[in-house]
Amino acid sequence: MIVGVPKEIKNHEYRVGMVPASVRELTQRGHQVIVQSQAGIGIGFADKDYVDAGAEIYADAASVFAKAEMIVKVKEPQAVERAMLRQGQILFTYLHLAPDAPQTEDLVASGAICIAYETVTDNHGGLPLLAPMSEVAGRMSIQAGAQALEKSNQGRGMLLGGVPGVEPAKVVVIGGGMVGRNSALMAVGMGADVTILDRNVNVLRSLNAQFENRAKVIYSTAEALEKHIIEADLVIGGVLIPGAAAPKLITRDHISKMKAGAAIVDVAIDQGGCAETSKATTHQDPVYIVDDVVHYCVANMPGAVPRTSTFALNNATLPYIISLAEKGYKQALLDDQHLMNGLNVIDGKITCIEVAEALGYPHHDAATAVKA
Ligand SMILES: NC(=O)C1=CN([C@@H]2O[C@H](COP(=O)(O)OP(=O)(O)OC[C@H]3O[C@@H](n4cnc5c(N)ncnc54)[C@H](O)[C@@H]3O)[C@@H](O)[C@H]2O)C=CC1
Ligand SMILES: CC(=O)C(=O)O
Ligand SMILES: [Mg+2]
Repeated sequence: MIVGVPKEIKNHEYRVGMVPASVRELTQRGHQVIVQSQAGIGIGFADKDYVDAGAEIYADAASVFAKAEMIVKVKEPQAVERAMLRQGQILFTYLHLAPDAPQTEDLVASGAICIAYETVTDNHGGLPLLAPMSEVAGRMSIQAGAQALEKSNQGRGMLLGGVPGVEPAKVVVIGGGMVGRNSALMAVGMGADVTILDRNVNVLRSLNAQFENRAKVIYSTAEALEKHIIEADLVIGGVLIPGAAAPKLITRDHISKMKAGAAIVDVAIDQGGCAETSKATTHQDPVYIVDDVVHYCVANMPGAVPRTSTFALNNATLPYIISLAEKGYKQALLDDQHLMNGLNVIDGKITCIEVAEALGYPHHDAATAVKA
């Protein structure tokens, strides 16, 4: 198969779909890998490193898209990239379609086979291609939140851990999955007063076993959410209903009742955000204020630590990239129901039910659509 790796073009996005070591795994198996010039420069890989791994370097994205049978990326394709997709071409990347009608429309129109990292599943009820970036974003959320609380960013002017004789900040983590657990780990480590809310009792048990008395673990009801959000200095939004738009658990009313200078880091922004007041921001201009509450809503947080993130992402994606290249998409998907769950759009049909429901498209059975 001819596998193409374009350079990412989202704001301050320095990750890359494949590191040279992953390229070598494909070229050793007889596949052709074409990489856009400078695609890996943000994480310290020169074109020569890719050439040494057996790749060919193409000057621009247009030639990579024109030649490749499968495009491997990190972030959802931007409008100019969507325009380069074609019927029958495989796109393997994060998509986050439910809150993104224009992207969905373009992918449907393209006729491409669009497999989303974030809806690929595993045997343990997890999301193995989302998990590594959620670990990164969860850990980063506390760094971002600590900065948002600084006075120069219009925050309350609080240190997360306080100092002897002065109370620490109250950090409220909504959603105790990959993001939430990693976020709580950092917040506890910095000495903050941490509360985690989730509505899955098994998740609550496991969080309690991990954090013991270093974090409060609370069942997430509307009442509990309101109480803890209003009392918080920093709220981390880490909820997810896989494939679906994020539930708006932080309402406009909660925001108006929060303390002036409190902060929200809405990690779930890539699925539309879990605060009614959230709108996506960029690393260049990450925060804005609503009702005196600082909002950080960067949809590609791991892009800021691209070296850590690219390696972590590639460790997870490589087996699937190899499977798609070796078997072709039909066999790879039909052989592996977990990869099939990643299929969101094929030949103009939406096969992810949450996306179809969120955006009012008919839903098609994935296996039937693949066999067609
Ligand atoms: N902004 C960014 O750069 C990044 C964003 N993300 C996003 O972060 C979000 C969370 O991802 P993960 O932690 O991997 O998901 P996860 O599936 O591991 O955890 C989500 C948790 O939310 C809980 N939840 C669902 N509804 C809830 C409710 N009403 N109240 C409280 N908890 C609730 C679930 O029980 C689950 O434990 C996703 O939208 C993901 O795409 C992930 C990585 C980077
Ligand atoms: C998951 C995601 O949105 C990211 O890593 O950018
Ligand atoms: Mg207020």
